Parts: sequence; C-alpha cells; structure tokens
Amino acid sequence: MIAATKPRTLAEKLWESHVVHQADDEPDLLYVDLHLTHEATSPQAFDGLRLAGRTVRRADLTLALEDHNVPTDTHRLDDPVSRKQLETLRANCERYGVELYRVGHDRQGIVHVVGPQLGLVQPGMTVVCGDSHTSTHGALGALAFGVGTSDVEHVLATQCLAIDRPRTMAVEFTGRLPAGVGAKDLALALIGEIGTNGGEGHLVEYRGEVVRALSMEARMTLCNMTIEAGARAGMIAPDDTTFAYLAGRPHAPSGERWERAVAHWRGLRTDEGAVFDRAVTVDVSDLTPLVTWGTNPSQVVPLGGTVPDPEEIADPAARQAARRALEYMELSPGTRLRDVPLDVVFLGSCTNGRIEDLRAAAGVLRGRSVASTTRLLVVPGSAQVRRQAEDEGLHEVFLRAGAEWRLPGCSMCLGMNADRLRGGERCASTSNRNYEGRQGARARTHLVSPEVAAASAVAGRLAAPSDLG
Ligand SMILES: CC(C)[C@H](C(=O)O)[C@@H](O)C(=O)O
Ligand code: SF4
Repeated sequence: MIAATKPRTLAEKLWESHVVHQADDEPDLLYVDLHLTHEATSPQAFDGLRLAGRTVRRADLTLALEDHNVPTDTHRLDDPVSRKQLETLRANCERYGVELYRVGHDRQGIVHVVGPQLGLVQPGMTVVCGDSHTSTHGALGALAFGVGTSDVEHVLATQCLAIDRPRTMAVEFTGRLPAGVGAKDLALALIGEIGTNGGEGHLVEYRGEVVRALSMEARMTLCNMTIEAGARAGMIAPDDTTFAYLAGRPHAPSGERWERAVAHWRGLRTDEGAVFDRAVTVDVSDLTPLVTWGTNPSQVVPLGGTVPDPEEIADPAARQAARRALEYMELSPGTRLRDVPLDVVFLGSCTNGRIEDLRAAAGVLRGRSVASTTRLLVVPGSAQVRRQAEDEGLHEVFLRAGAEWRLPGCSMCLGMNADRLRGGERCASTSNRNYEGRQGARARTHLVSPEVAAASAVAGRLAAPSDLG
C-alpha cells in the first residue's frame, strides 16, 4: 500500500520545494527564483558584496528598477540626493552585470508593478526584494518575501535566503462583495479587523469565492497590503485568471513549455484537508468603501461614517493611539468623513497604480473636473501602464479634468522624491501607508480606493462616486 501523503497548504508546498538546507535551531535556506532590487535598499548590500570580494551569484535572476527616488514631472535628476542614489544603483548594476530599467526606459516603473507585468513572476516561484511590499507578487501564486538589506546582500551573493519558517494563516472573505467595493476595501477591512500586528509571523493565503472572483490586478492590491497587517507574505493559489493574465507576457513561457507550465501550476493549491495554523473569516456582504481616519491602516471606518471618539475605545493602548492620531490628523470625534476637505489626491503606487486602477478612476472623472481647491496627481505605476493608459485615451480624461499626468515612480507614496505634501497638507491617497510623515513632514493621509480617490478629487473632500451629481 502506498502511504497517503499528508495534505499540505500552498505555502508549505512552495516552501518545501525551495529548501536548500535545513537544520535544527537554524533558519531554513531557500532557493530564490527571482531577485528584484531598487535604489533605496541595495547600496549597502552591493557595498558589502564588494568589501567581501564577492560577486552576484545569478545576475541573470536579478533585475533592478529605479522607482523610489525618481522625479515624476521630468526625467531630469535635479535633486542631488536622489541623483546619488540612482547613480550608485547604475554603477553597481554595471559592475555586476545586473539588468537595470532606468528612468526613461520603456520598462521602468515600480518594482512590484513591473515584475508581474513582464511575466517575470510566475506561480510556484520564490521572489525576494529588499522592499516590504514584495508581498504583492504572491497574487500570482508565488512565495514572495520582502527582506532587509543584509538579506539582499546574502541573496546577491548566494541566490539563497535564510529565513525562519512562518506559520500559515487562511484568510477567507465570505458573502457577496457589494458593487463599488473592491480589493482596497477588502485589505482595509481585514486590517481593521485583525490590526496591524494581526498577521505577525504568518504566511497568509487568501481563499474563497470572493478572492477567486477578483481580477489579477485586484489580487495584487490585496496581497500588497498583507504586509500592513504585519504578515510575512500573502498569496493566492493560481487559477485561470492567473494563467490568462500571464499568457503572452514577455517572460512567460510559450508553446509547449506554456502547456507544461500550466499543467504544473494547476497543482499549486492547498490540498483538501490541509490545516492552517490560523484561520480568519471576514464577511463582506455589508462592506462599503472604507477610509482611514488615523495614522495606521487599521484606523479605518466606512466613508459614510464619522471620526470615532477615542474615549469610547475600551483598550487603553488603542485609546491612547487614537487620541494621538486625531491630534496629528487634526480631526475631532464625530466629524463626518464626507466633510473632510482635501488639499491633494494621489492616485498611484504599487497598491493602486495599475491600468485597472487608472481605468476605474478615469471612469469616475470622465466629464467632470477636479475641485479648484484640490490638486490631483495621477502617477502610473510603470512606463507600460502609462503607455497603455495613453493608448486608451485615459490621460486625456485626467488632463481634461484638471489632474496632473505624471511619469512612473513611487511618487507621493512616500517622501523620498520631490512629490511631497507640504505644510501639513491633507491627502486622499491610494497608497498603502498613512504613518506620521509618510507623505511629507506633518502630512495627513487618508487611505482610499481609486474610485474614492477620483470622486474625492472632484468633490474636494472625501467622497464616493455615488455622491457626485
Ligand atoms: C524604501 C523601502 C525600504 C520601503 C519598503 O520596504 O516598503 C518602501 O518601499 C515603503 O513602501 O516604505
Ligand atoms: S509605491 Fe510606495 S509602497 Fe510601493 S514600493 Fe514604492 S514606496 Fe513602497
């Protein structure tokens, strides 16, 4: 009799198929199929390599992008700090033979937008990048880890990652997703429920019909924000949506190799009866568009709601955090979110800077104008997204509405380039972080979906598309 194999989760399968070395009381050593890198977290890693007299083990499995420091209004690198970052990356890539898509290249863009777009990220792979939002790539059924700079050095030198095995966690959204509610709302709803530490030490697999019905790009939005729940990574088992997305992409297999790949990928799913260390369900039937009111993504309420009163929060630590957040955000309890005026709206980032996000926003903005008191920045996540949007005429919708149509990059997602909020400006942003100072000194950030961002730009205050006349 053949011994029955123990049912395994998708994460366990991918982990076990990549273990190079395992020993008691040591992290596992995993083989890395794809290493993505950018200017912000690679300089010290390359320095370390050079000092140790080592070289890049698999330059052919390594790709570098310029995203965090790039200006998005011009290709000119005027800012000396940013220029230094980019010049350092260029010199390192040149020296070690690593391919680099630099500013102006037709494949340049945010690392987490470009990887999937080129078909570089495929089901079953391990993907590593010195960037927390590497979790995005798990949407394709990959095991994708954001790592620190010393890990980047180790991966450059060995193509392996030393990592403790996380526990597994199933997240299932149940019920029917109402119209006007999307992946960004799912992510915020989950974080609102389990908190910014709720996923700590876990590898999340998103499961169930609601997730199955999401487009590939929506799945990326969801996996992208997994990290904001404190989890180690997020993933979704590949299915026909994944295969349709990958087919024909520059680095996807073709012909007979494609058929073989798909046959293999179909087996990359959690077995019936496999046990997760933890399971969370979130009912989405009554979900409405969400907006953050505070300074972390768990401080979130429905757009139709009001700013909560910290004094009504039972947990003392949460109460104190809410008090401080309201002070920073200059908001008082009971204020209707819809009454909150905005200086800036930012549509972009690796969370919501893809073509579907731009289409959704353009759908709201068509025939409308941005409020005179508000500035709308539209920043495509990559040069390819920008081209595609222009082919579809979306840029004309944005420009006609009075928005700024920018060049690709991280932009106002974080204050590492010229796109920054100034003097305590308030912004509705489609990005993933709203910590103090994230978008500039004293900047106030409200995280929202692309549809809410677009409607808010028109209204000049937080608004849903259904609020617009
Ligand atoms: C600069 C980089 C290390 C950082 C990250 O790891 O996420 C950035 O991308 C961010 O979103 O804060
Ligand atoms: S867009 Fe924002 S979250 Fe994404 S990699 Fe860039 S800085 Fe990080």
